[in-house]
Amino acid sequence: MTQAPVNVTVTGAAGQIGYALLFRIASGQLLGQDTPVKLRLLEIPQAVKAAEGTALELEDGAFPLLSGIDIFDDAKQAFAGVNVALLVGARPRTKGMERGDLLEANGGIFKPQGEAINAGAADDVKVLVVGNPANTNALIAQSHAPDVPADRFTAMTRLDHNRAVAQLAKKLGVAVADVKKLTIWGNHSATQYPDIFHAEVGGKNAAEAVGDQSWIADEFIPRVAKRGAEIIEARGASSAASAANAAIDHVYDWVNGTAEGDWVSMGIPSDGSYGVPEGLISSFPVTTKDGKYEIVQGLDIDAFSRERIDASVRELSEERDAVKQLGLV
Ligand SMILES: NC(=O)C1=CN([C@@H]2O[C@H](COP(=O)(O)OP(=O)(O)OC[C@H]3O[C@@H](n4cnc5c(N)ncnc54)[C@H](O)[C@@H]3O)[C@@H](O)[C@H]2O)C=CC1
Ligand SMILES: O=C([O-])CC(=O)C(=O)O
Repeated sequence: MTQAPVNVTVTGAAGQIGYALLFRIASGQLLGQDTPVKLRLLEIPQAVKAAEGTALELEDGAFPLLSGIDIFDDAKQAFAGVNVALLVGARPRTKGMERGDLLEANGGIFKPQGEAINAGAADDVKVLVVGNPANTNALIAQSHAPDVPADRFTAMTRLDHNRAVAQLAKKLGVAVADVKKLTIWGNHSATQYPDIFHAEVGGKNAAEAVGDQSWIADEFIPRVAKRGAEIIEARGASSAASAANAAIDHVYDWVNGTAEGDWVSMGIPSDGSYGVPEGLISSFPVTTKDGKYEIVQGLDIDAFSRERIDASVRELSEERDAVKQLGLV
C-alpha cells in the first residue's frame, strides 16, 4: 500500500447494485491495487440493518485494501470527506416503465445529496450518478453543489458503452478487446445513440467492417438502447451486476486514465461541444488522464448520427425543464 485510504461513499448500499458493487470496491477494483479504501455507506433508515448485514460480509472478506466501513442514514455525515461518491440509491424501474418515469420519485433524492456533497466533500471529490434517470439526477445534484467544480458530476452511460462493445464484437466474431473508440451519445435512456461510425475493430472502421446499415439502424442501435428493458423482462429485476461492473469501469478509467488509442463514454456536463447545449449532462466520447477527462474533438457527424444525437439531447432538455418545474434545479 502506498497511500492513505480514499473515502468512497456508496448510496443505496443495501440495494442490488450495492451488493454487487461493494465487494469489488473492497477488493481494489475501483481505484487500483495500490489504493486502500474506506467505505461510507448511506441508506434510508429502514434499510440500515440490511446494510449492516452487508458490512458484516465485507468484514468476512478480509480484504487487505479495506481499511474501514461506516454506515449512515444521514447524507451530510455520509459525504463528509468523500473523495469518490457513487450515487446509486434510487428506485429502479419495473416492466413497462421508461427511466424518465422515475424522475418524480427519484429526483428529490439528489437535491439533499448535492447539498451534502457541497457541504463536506473533499476538494478532489469525483461523483458518479447511477440512480435513474442518471443524467438528470446528476444535473440536480450538481445544481445544489455550487462550490464543487461542475465537471466533477458525471452520470453513468458506461453500461450502455459496454453493451454496445459486446454486441458489436459478437456480430463481427471478434474479441471485445478488439473494439475501440465506440461512443454513446446523449441520455441513458431509449433515445441514447450508440455510434460505431468512428469505432475501430482490429484497426479497421467498425461500420465498414459490419457493412450493413440496416443491421446498425434496425438491430444494433435499438438492441443496445433497450437492453435495460430486455434485462428487466428476462430477470424480473433491473440490471445489477453489469451496472456495478460499469460503475467500476467508469471510476477506474476516470482515476487511472484511458488506454492510448481508445476512448470511453461518460455522461458529463456539456461545454457546448458537438452542438449539445452547455450544461446538459450528456454522454460524450472522452479520454481521461491524471484524474481528468476531455471530450474527444473533431469527429465528423453525418446526418444519420446528427439526427440521433439531437433527439437524445432534446429529451435531456425536456428532462431539465421538467425538474425545473418541480423546483429541483
Ligand atoms: N445508469 C445505469 O446504467 C443504471 C442505473 N440503474 C439505477 O440504479 C438505481 C439503483 O438500482 P438497484 O440497486 O437495482 O435498486 P434497489 O431497489 O435494489 O436498491 C436501491 C437502494 O437505494 C436505497 N435508497 C433509496 N433512497 C435512498 C436515499 N435517499 N439515500 C440512500 N439510499 C437510498 C434503497 O433503500 C435501496 O436499498 C435505480 O434507480 C436503477 O434504475 C440501474 C442499472 C443501470
Ligand atoms: O433499464 C433500467 O431501468 C436499468 C438500467 O438503467 C439499465 O439496465 O440500463
